[in-house]
Amino acid sequence: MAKGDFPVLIGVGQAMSQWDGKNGADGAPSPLSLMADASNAALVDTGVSGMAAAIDALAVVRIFEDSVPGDRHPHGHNTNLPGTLARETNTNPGYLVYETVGGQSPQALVNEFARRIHDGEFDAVLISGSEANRASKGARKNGVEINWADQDARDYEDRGLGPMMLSRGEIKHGLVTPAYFYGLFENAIAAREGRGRAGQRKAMAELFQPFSATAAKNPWSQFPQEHSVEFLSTPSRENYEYADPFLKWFIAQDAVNQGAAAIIVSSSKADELGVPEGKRVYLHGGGEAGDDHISVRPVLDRSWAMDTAVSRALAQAGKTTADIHHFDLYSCFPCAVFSGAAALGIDWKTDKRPLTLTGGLPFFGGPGNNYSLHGIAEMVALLRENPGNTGLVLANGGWMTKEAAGVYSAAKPAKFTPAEKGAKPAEQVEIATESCEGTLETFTVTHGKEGPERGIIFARLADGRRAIANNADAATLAVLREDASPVGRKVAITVDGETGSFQFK
Ligand SMILES: CC(=O)SCCNC(=O)CCNC(=O)[C@H](O)C(C)(C)COP(=O)(O)OP(=O)(O)OC[C@H]1O[C@@H](n2cnc3c(N)ncnc32)[C@H](O)[C@@H]1OP(=O)(O)O
Repeated sequence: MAKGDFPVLIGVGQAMSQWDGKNGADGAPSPLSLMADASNAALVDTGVSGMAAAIDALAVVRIFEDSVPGDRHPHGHNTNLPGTLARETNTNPGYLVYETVGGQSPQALVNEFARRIHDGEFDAVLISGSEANRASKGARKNGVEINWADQDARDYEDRGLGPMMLSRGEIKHGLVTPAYFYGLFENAIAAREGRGRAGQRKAMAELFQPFSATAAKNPWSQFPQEHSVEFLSTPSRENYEYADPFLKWFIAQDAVNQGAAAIIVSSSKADELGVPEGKRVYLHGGGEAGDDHISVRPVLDRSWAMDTAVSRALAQAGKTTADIHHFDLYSCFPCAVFSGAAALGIDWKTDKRPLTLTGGLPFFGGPGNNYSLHGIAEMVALLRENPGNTGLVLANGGWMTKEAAGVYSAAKPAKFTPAEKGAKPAEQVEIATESCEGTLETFTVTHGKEGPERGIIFARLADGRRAIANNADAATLAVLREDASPVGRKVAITVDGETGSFQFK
């Protein structure tokens, strides 16, 4: 182990299964089997026989089931995913870790282990993750029994759930599902752009149509079907309203069985193992930032954390957006891509460079915290074929709460500088807790199978504070359902315990 070595990605792998329980239990994947398939593919992809024996650290991206308190599926629990993955890959790492919550994890782990390899702590690291939610949903729907219970005696570092990404006030107002948080961002963007609901749906559909076209050609996609702007922007049985302004196919799809893996080694280990130059991809820059709870963020129509993580990664790589040939921007909802593009200074309508390599979370699939490991796997493959090119991966966790960006190229950088500790925002908005009047800042309307259910609003007071409310009578809810954006209208908020009701003035 040599201190000061360059970290280099030398192997990537992906796995996907369409198993949904309709034809019985045979061939059912599990989170572990998908991780193992992807990891073994990554070990083979290095082209080095005996690669498994060289792995001295192993990191697993936290699966969704272990990312929320309670809510366990009935298929038995794997109590040691890192240890069982070591067993299934015939690796013998001295250090194993189960990462904390968030979709930033794949890029954050690359940034972290690149630093630790550079520091001389490890020589060869396997990073992997997966989700088998399609199998879980399918097994339950079809009454098929599958068993994921497993264990291993190896010690591992469990990084736990990390700090809560929602505040008590947000939870009390029903802000409990990613689509509701992102609906607030999306409607803030729509209002800034002067768009009503139909206009925003058209813009979101125009952004995502090429994503679906990319997914249709990607063999690892869970939903490989190209959709038209018309289909994507129009409510239908197949594209139902979920949380305003989102229809089903504007949302990260969680019914997936997907796994991915990447192997990073020190450059001296790569030399010792005889890894060909054509396999090597380098991390040129990494940037990270963490934002506050959404209700105290001053700005809702773009992401401070994305702006910061992206500019740090670019600066560290000595690049500007104009130097980047390939992007994989996190795409759980259109507003994440609009915000990522804004952070990069890209005009998504006119820029010719695709913003996804995979097809994105609604069409390629949204495998929980692990999506961006697929983006990294695609990026490594593309950069190997285009050794003079540079690519950027933007990984997003929570509600644009945790961001990690990486700049990659097959060209060896002049030097490697580890990513700095994640930045934190300086400014917060104060929350008003008394009955008050304000101006509607953003909103969403949640939907169930029977139709619209509840409006959730943020309003700004004349003194700059923000009020949250979520109870409205039918007439008020009907105003939120009009095509014209209600943002900017005066509202009265009446506090009742820990929630508030609202009425337009
Ligand atoms: C940083 C980040 O990554 S944030 C993103 C994190 N990820 C998420 O939040 C995941 C969000 N995604 C999801 O929850 C899911 O993928 C969904 C809800 C979009 C789709 O889930 P699926 O399992 O594919 O559900 P599907 O569309 O098959 O719906 C199941 C049934 O419920 C019905 N249904 C569910 N919701 C609705 C609704 N709002 N309106 C009408 N029908 C509905 C469907 O019509 C369907 O009925 P059927 O079985 O009779 O045909």
